[in-house]
Amino acid sequence: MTILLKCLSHTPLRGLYDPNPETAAEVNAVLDATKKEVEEFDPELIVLFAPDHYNGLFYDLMPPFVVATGANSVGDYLTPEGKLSVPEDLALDLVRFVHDKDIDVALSHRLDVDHGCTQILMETTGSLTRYPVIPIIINSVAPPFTPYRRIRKLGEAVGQFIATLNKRVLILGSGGLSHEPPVPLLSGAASEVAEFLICGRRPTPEARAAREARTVATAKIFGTSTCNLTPLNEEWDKAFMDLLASNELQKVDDFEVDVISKEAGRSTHEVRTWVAAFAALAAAGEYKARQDYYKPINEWIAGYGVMSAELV
Ligand SMILES: O=C(O)CCc1cccc(O)c1O
Ligand SMILES: [Fe+2]
Repeated sequence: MTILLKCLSHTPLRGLYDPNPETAAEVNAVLDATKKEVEEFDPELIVLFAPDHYNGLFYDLMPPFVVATGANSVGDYLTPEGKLSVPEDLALDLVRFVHDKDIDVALSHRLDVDHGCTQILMETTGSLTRYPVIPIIINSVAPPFTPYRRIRKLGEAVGQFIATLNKRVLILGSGGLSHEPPVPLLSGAASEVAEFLICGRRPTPEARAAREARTVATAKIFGTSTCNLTPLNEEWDKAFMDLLASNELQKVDDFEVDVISKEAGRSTHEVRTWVAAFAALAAAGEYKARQDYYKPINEWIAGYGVMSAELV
């Protein structure tokens, strides 16, 4: 077994509303290098921890964790539509293994996935289908959330499964770091908004376009005094990346959901995917990590970071 880990922020605004050309070029260079590294590693399997943003999962049935044994990209923002190459039998083996380690996960044989899952696949592999991929969706956007210690345990169990495989495995974590995009909350929502959050699958093209236009409109004012969303938090992001790099993963057990939401923004919880990814790697052995990039980018509504890690 050989493992390569990559954790990347995602932002559907990349290509739709970009920062200054120097920053965009820096990120392009980091992502090009990441893709090259993945190509050289030549994974036989990708295990992808990702969030969903009310495209596949809604409050009519909102699971903490879902393993997809089949997945379909909805094609939101600039991502392509279509099936992912999910190895069904291996994904089922993973579900059985993880259950046996006392971690209950939901299962979907046909899960709709969004940019949270697909942007990182496109950026690191250039395609939705190039390599077999098992998506594991961690609820990071629709509160209430399971505690961070459960995410660490989930990652640990998945890592123990990976360690039983005689394969080169790429572990991906997608999302974060600090950010608060204009995603509605169910609590206190107007009735049409609540209806969408509970059961808004497969919106009309017009509804999707309106949602994407709202995100771009917010990006144009994000970080200014006219925007009432929680600003990016560079200090929080750096401390989080330092925690991951210094092999102190168990410290996430003290993370408090509401405190993080207030300090760094409600969607910062997408870092749960990074916690799971690093916990999976740590379960396979001692690791060394590298921070490839970080910049708070208001135009993208993202504390934008990239980290890599491998076993020592
Ligand atoms: O849910 C949506 O439509 C917008 C999501 C979104 C916006 C900005 C940065 C992100 O990382 C992100 O996920
Ligand atoms: Fe997101």
